[in-house]
Amino acid sequence: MTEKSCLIAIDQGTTSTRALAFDTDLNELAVAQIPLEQHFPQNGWVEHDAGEIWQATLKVLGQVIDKAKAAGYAPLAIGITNQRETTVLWNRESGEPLHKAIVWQDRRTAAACAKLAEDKSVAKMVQEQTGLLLDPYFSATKIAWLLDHVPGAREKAAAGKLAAGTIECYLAWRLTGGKLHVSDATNASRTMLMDIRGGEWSEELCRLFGVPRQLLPEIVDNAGAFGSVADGLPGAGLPITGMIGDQQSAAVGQACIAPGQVKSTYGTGCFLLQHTGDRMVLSQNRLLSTVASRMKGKLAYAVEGSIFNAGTVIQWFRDGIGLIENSADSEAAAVRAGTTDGVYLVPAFTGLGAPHWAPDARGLISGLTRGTNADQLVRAGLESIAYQTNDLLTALKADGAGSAKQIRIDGGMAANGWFAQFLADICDATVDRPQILETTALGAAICAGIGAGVWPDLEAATRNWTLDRRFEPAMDAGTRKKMTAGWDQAVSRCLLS
Ligand SMILES: Nc1ncnc2c1ncn2[C@@H]1O[C@H](COP(=O)(O)OP(=O)(O)O)[C@@H](O)[C@H]1O
Ligand SMILES: O=P(O)(O)OC[C@H](O)CO
Repeated sequence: MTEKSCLIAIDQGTTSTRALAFDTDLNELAVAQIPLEQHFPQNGWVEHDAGEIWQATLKVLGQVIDKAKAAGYAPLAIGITNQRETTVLWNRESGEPLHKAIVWQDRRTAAACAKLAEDKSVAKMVQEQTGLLLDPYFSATKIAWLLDHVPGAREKAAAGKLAAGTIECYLAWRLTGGKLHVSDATNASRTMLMDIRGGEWSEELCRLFGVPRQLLPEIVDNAGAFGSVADGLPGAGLPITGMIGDQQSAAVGQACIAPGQVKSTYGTGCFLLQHTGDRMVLSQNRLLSTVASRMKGKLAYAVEGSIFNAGTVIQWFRDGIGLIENSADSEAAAVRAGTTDGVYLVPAFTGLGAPHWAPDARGLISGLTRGTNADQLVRAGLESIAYQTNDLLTALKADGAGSAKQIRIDGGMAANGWFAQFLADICDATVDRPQILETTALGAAICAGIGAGVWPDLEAATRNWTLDRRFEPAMDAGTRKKMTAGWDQAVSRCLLS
């Protein structure tokens, strides 16, 4: 029997490290997953152990390759997708991190960002060059924090002994035995150090944030022959031919590759991207401009709304305060509640992202009465994620992108049918859920396949996107208006707190 080929995707997310195998028709063949420990050393700080991420990557990669081979498939190439912005500083000799990775959700550099933003011309220059807003979310101030707080780091960096990068960059480095120091353009566009139009590191931004240029990787495409897995590691010799940030990867997996198309991914956070083609649109309404893809050196762009807390709300109900036993129980709870009876939950656990950008805001529940029950709180939590999505769509509309009448959703929360329907109702938009919900890993497999010559381009690779279920808006305009007005009031209170 001739072996069939498969593509391996490594999906290093905020809460877990996974590897998946797909055949060349993009059917999922195998999966392996290891949860990732979250460290919260101080209020608003979030860290990951990059050494733990590396070890978990090796394990899931080995497991998924074994499973694919057992099913009669030979791995052809690897694609890496990752939680973006999360920053690692490591030793070029040993590959060992000097400190825990600072996670995208971490707010420790809020004061540094606020200080820089005091000079309006600096804030404007940063937005115009990077498409981003001065916020601790992005990597630049995280790298500077590491250099300033790890003893001796600045001296070692000046001596060329250190390297910095986001997670895909760190994994590519380690997988190739230190041969490859590259970051793809989608990840690089989230560092706040890249000139988004030219697609190269900006000397001016490196100076502003105090990040030495020699720490940074080379910026590359999302698909190409980047390097191969070093001897002695699982998959030794396999080429790494895809690298892409997880939200852009989900957009690829959702076949959102043409101007106007919108996808929204509901994992730990929620990230809504509208493709803008080869046009870089600078938002006037506090959304972000970002690189959607870079193929054969050609940049494509998107406008993005980033919500920091989506699935975390459900996790909090489950693990924090025990209102539900499993995430999926939130659906039945919302249905049982019938209504929140005026209760709103604003999940600003780590501040509010787009369009508010309030790193110091913290969560709030309003409208409680003696009769409020647990199911109503759960429903208010699910509703909050739909309201936040609607706020992003409102900002997109104000930016002149037109009103998005169709959204493709994915991520863990997309499995929740009640949530998907409420989302359609509140956003007054058709919500489409694809058959394959593993869109993030799928995007990385597609990039790897393009890099390995399976498909010539994104259009050819994404032709088979298929709908699973469509949710049409069914709420009357009056109810929608009343409910969103209540949400707006709760957010204003949260921003005051
Ligand atoms: N049926 C469900 N209803 C609501 N939330 C869910 C459901 N299933 C999973 N989730 C939430 O989705 C999130 C996991 O999504 P996933 O896409 O795997 O996250 P990430 O990639 O950010 O680690 C978790 O926060 C989980 O609580
Ligand atoms: O790990 P996820 O899927 O929540 O994604 C994290 C984002 O990339 C952060 O920008």
